[in-house]
Amino acid sequence: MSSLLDVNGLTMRFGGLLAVNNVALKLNEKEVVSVIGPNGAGKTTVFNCLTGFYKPTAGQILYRGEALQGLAGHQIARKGIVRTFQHVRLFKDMSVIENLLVAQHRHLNTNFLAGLLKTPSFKKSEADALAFAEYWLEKVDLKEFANRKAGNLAYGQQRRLEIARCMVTRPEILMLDEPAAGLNPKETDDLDKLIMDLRDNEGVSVLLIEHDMKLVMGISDRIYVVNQGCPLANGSPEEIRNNPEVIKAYLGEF
Ligand SMILES: Nc1ncnc2c1ncn2[C@@H]1O[C@H](COP(=O)(O)OP(=O)(O)OP(=O)(O)O)[C@@H](O)[C@H]1O
Repeated sequence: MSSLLDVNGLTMRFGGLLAVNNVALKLNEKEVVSVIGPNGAGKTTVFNCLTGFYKPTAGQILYRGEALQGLAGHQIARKGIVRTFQHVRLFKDMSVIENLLVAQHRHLNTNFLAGLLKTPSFKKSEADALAFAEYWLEKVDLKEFANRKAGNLAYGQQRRLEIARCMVTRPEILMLDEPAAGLNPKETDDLDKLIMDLRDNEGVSVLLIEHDMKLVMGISDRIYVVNQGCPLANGSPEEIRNNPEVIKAYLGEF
């Protein structure tokens, strides 16, 4: 299994607060890896460092051996690492399908003149983008809502649309920040299946922050536990479930 992401010594300081302290993490191809820990443990800060929203105070982030630390968010996204956020961030006044078309603008083989003249290559690239958007709408079970305003979808549907919007950019790594928060049991079950499908059939590696332990234990290949910014443990779901320190710091709460 080849390694996609190798993070070492990741540290993020906000003034006097050490939010992330010497965290190491590895993500291999076609893996689902979860980062868990109590509220305020530093999980989202780790995501923000990996995706270029924060410039880490120290540490190394290697993506296929290439250093990412210090790159801007859009540069990291272009390399194939995309994410969702704890709170839904869609273009709420656009339709569902438009959200997926806008996300693909970088893949459109176009320039201003080609668009103006509607050249054959422009039309082909537009048709491809539409077909790809439809493929992902089908996958996330939103095809019948293609023309609905994204802001008018139910919450669980908006969360699935966010995942589709990431996927139309053809990422290699998908990072999901608490995707099950606010979902009902059926929606969480659908999310569970979708994440496994991404890994098993779409060849994507998933890095997940999640508090829903049933979901985490069911789908993760490996789990990292952070506590007060520091790495506490890592291992298989079975190892984490039975780790006394993890139970004391976190799982005991459940
Ligand atoms: N931009 C910032 N400026 C100052 N402090 C911050 C900033 N971002 C995060 N923090 C602090 O860093 C710590 C870690 O926060 P973070 O959001 O990463 O935790 P988390 O594990 O994701 O928590 P949760 O599970 O509640 O989402 C917290 O004490 C938080 O207040």
